[in-house]
Amino acid sequence: MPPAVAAPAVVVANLSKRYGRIQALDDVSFTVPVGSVTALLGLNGAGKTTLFQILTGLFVADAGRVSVFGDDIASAPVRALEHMGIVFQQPVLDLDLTVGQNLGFHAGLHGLRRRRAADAIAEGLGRLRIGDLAGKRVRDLSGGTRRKVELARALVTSPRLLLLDEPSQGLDTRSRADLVTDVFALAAERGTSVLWATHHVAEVASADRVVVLHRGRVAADGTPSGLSEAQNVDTLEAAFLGIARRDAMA
Ligand SMILES: Nc1ncnc2c1ncn2[C@@H]1O[C@H](COP(=O)(O)OP(=O)(O)OP(=O)(O)O)[C@@H](O)[C@H]1O
Repeated sequence: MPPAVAAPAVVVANLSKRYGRIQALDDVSFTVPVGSVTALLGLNGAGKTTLFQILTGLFVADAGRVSVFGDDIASAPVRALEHMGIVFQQPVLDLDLTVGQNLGFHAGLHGLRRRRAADAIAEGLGRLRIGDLAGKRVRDLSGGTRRKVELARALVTSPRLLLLDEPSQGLDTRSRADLVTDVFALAAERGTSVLWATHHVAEVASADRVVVLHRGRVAADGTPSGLSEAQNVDTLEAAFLGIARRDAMA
């Protein structure tokens, strides 16, 4: 018998979603290999958030399917969601609670026992160099530090898959660079699979794979160097703009 092949971290197969007349996703298919950092690059309105809403079970697709480590989001949502840590585009922290209370609440929702939750929270905050902020109210933190707390929150459950929906929204250059360093280090050290939606190409220039979403369709899928070579340009940024321009004229 051939050896069992591990399921990819994410399989998106022929996914479509329409809002009235707007076709937000149109037959979208791609995979996120286990242990990879996969970027989902798209300009405003490309369909990234819609895709994340389906991936996280908030919206139901009109057609197609999504599985996470082999668990189908429609038929086995609890198991599929258990694998994920999510940083949403919009902040989800309670500003009037402390960092520790926010993370503790999240751990409780996921059924972590007190001891394990305390260890996971300390580990996550320490990894992001904000271990001394557990007792601080979120309202008193800078935007960059709040985003670190959002990331630490997503890590509390030790997810095998990290979903990042434009996580650097509103951050300055330094905070954005810190976020990029932290996520890539995490993926390398823990083997965490990452799907990172953004329109800031520089953030994901070192990604293992890049899926370009344009007007709800997959316009390109490959390695950063493969995409640049195919477009006959030197950088991922130039390749992305070339693909977006080409598809806008099609
Ligand atoms: N709830 C909704 N009702 C109607 N149209 C919507 C809704 N949500 C998104 N859309 C439309 O669907 C398309 C895809 O939007 P979506 O927010 O998924 O893209 P995006 O790539 O995340 O964009 P951005 O980078 O601006 O957040 C856009 O044309 C948008 O206007």
